[in-house]
Amino acid sequence: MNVFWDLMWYFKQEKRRYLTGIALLSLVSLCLLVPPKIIGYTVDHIKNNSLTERQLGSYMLILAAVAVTVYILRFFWRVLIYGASIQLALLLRNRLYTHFTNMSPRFYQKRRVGDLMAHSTNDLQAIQQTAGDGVLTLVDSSMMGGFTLITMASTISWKLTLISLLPLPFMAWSTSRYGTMLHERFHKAQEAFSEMNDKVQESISGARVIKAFGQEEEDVDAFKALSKDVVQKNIAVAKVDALFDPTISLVVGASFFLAVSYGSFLVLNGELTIGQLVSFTSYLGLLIWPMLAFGWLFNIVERGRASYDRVTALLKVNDVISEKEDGIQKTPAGSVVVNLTSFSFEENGQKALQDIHFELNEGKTMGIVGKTGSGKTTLCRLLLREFEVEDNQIFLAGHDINDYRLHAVREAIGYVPQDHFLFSATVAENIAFGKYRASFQDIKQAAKDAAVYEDIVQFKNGFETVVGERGVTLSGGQKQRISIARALLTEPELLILDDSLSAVDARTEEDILKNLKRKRKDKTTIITAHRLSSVGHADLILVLDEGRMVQKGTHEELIAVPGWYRDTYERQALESLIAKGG
Ligand SMILES: Nc1ncnc2c1ncn2[C@@H]1O[C@H](COP(=O)(O)OP(=O)(O)OP(=O)(O)O)[C@@H](O)[C@H]1O
Repeated sequence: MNVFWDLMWYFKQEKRRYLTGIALLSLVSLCLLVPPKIIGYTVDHIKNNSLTERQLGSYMLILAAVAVTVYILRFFWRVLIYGASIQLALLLRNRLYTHFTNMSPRFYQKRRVGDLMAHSTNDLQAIQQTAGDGVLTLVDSSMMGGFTLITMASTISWKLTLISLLPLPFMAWSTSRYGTMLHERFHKAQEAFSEMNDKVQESISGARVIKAFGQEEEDVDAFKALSKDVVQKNIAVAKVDALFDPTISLVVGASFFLAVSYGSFLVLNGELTIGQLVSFTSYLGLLIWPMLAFGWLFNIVERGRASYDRVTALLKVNDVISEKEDGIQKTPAGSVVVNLTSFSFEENGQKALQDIHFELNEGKTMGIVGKTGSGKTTLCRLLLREFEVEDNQIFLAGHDINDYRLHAVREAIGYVPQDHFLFSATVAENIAFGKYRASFQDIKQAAKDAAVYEDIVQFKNGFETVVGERGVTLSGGQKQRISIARALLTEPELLILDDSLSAVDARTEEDILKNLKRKRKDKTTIITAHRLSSVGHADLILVLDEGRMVQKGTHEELIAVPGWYRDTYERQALESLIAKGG
């Protein structure tokens, strides 16, 4: 029950809604006590032949008035209590979303997207249920159950009440038990279902690989096994579900049996009138729901507890890049100085970068090359401040990168990552992602500069073509160039192309590089690449090897000395000659 204490901050915040809702709910409980009494009186009057038309009329009027009042009150308490619970889910959802967007990339590296999605959907739903149905079942099982019991015991017969109630605790116990079993089995069925879903998604996305390796049969067998598992787990759920109704009927039947048998005995003894017995059985009917609610309450609270703990634990994670409150707000210009002694990822503690020193003046272009895994991307991500570095290691426009507000650093940089991502939106919207108010003219120009304009106008809907997950399929090179156009449009002080020319042919690469040179002659550009042709024109080239800077200079300087750069240049020149048939 202590989840209610944990949610107290919200109940306090919404105390007017909850208190009014609970008051209305209690009024409903009180109103519902009236009809059984009226029915009892009517029966006694009929039995004694003393029922007048006027009396019957006023009884009917009272019943009608109770029905209308309960109808209205039920509407309002639902709006108040369920409304507040929906608001709570909204509030937590927004908090989670804001929290997610504030988290550093490391946070996402450590967690699966599916889990985060589950927290934002299923867990919030369980919390919403606690703040809605949980409050309802708590109030109803205590208020309605309490009022009815008191009325039965005090106005009819406490002995009959005690005897008739004997089987009811069993109902509360069994619904709670079945509920827990149902919850566990349902959870397993859900897990099996998501596993099957994952399998379908993976098989469809990887259909080409499956076919290429002739693994269709194995894939179908694996799917059949998962599918069978889902069926078995759902049957297990259905079995517990099927126990609910018969158990309730049995317990309620036993209770009524006791009430009618012992009640008739009391009537025969003259201790009770027939009308009172009729009222009593009606009250007994009213007790079924509070007892059920009592059983459900445990399940709702149990689920709410687990979900609330998971969500609060997630909200407590403080995986953010630290920012100085009074940090520099101004977007830095494009000069970069790096004096990095070493950088390690927290996850494995290994040194990913060591002794990297360079100065890049505003308006210059730098190339970073090196074997795969040599640290090129890591260096780019440090410039974006995706990870923490110590003070005095990286300087932007003459100031330590740690002295800037994060938004200033990010605004200065246009980053085209290796694993580019297009949203399920139009080409134009994707290009304008970093500059919503860009004119169509500018969007077109950025597409031209990224050498993707001709491709876009070939699409049936041109710039209005929807791309991304639900859109048309673009080639790797087209996606890359749309991502470049997106970065170019923001006219960043520092443009970082991280292996962004890998999927374009030599001609297109040349076009893009020419456009960059013209467009960005006063702005700084960093290009990482495997193909040396992408960086040959740069003012400065760094060669990385296992996180260390092993060579530094211009293209001419580097080919003049033996080393990785000259070897790679000669090899790539030969490959290109062979490719051209030379
Ligand atoms: N987030 C991370 N946590 C731990 N280790 C990482 C992380 N990102 C990269 N690494 C490791 O750091 C090293 C450098 O990786 P990086 O991606 O910077 O290389 P790269 O030169 O860009 O490679 P490629 O040319 O293949 O893109 C690799 O050994 C990689 O496994």
